Amino acid sequence: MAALNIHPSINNGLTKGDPNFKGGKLQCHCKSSPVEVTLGGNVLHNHACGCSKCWKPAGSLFSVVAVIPRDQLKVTANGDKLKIVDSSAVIQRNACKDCGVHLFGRIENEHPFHGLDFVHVELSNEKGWQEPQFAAFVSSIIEQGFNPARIDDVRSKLKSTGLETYDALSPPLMDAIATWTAKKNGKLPQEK
Ligand SMILES: N[C@@H](CCC(=O)N[C@@H](CS)C(=O)NCC(=O)O)C(=O)O
Ligand SMILES: [Zn+2]
Ligand SMILES: [Zn+2]
Repeated sequence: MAALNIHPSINNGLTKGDPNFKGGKLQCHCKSSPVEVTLGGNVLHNHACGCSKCWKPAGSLFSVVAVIPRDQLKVTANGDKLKIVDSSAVIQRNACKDCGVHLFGRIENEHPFHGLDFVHVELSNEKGWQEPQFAAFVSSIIEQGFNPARIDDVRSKLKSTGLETYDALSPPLMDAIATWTAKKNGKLPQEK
């Protein structure tokens, strides 16, 4: 049976991040004039995502995606090559129109994650980025044609790498979204 390609930064075990890491540059896959994004700090909530919308390297079942405050992200070269993949999505994913790599995703509407940009640290040559913390939207890979009979192999491989598996985001992030929604709807006090 073919080995599972979860993601290059997960397949052979995780590389722990550096708590003092100060950020670095991401580049798309173009050989000439790559789009460059500079991040002014380390990322947060790095995770594997199996959903159909997050950018995955060729052949991988999962994306690895993290967030960073939007004021810490600057497009520093060849930003004219960026285009929004799907302007109707909550996350406006900005991709290189030549190589297809997603450089950053931004939320412009009212949303619990407004102010955070979504990025893929594998696009950086620097070392020290936070390692993946969990695996989200695992069942979504079936929607993209993955054999459901092998999904337990995927979950086992993720768990043996140290990544808990979920079919939405992790419980703390889902709780944060629910808390934001309750405050917005007046079901919880605004200030708490
Ligand atoms: N099963 C769906 C899940 C899509 C989904 O909900 N993705 C999550 C995780 S990235 C999300 O927050 N999407 C918002 C967006 O893509 O704008 C799929 O695979 O397309
Ligand atoms: Zn490119
Ligand atoms: Zn996703």
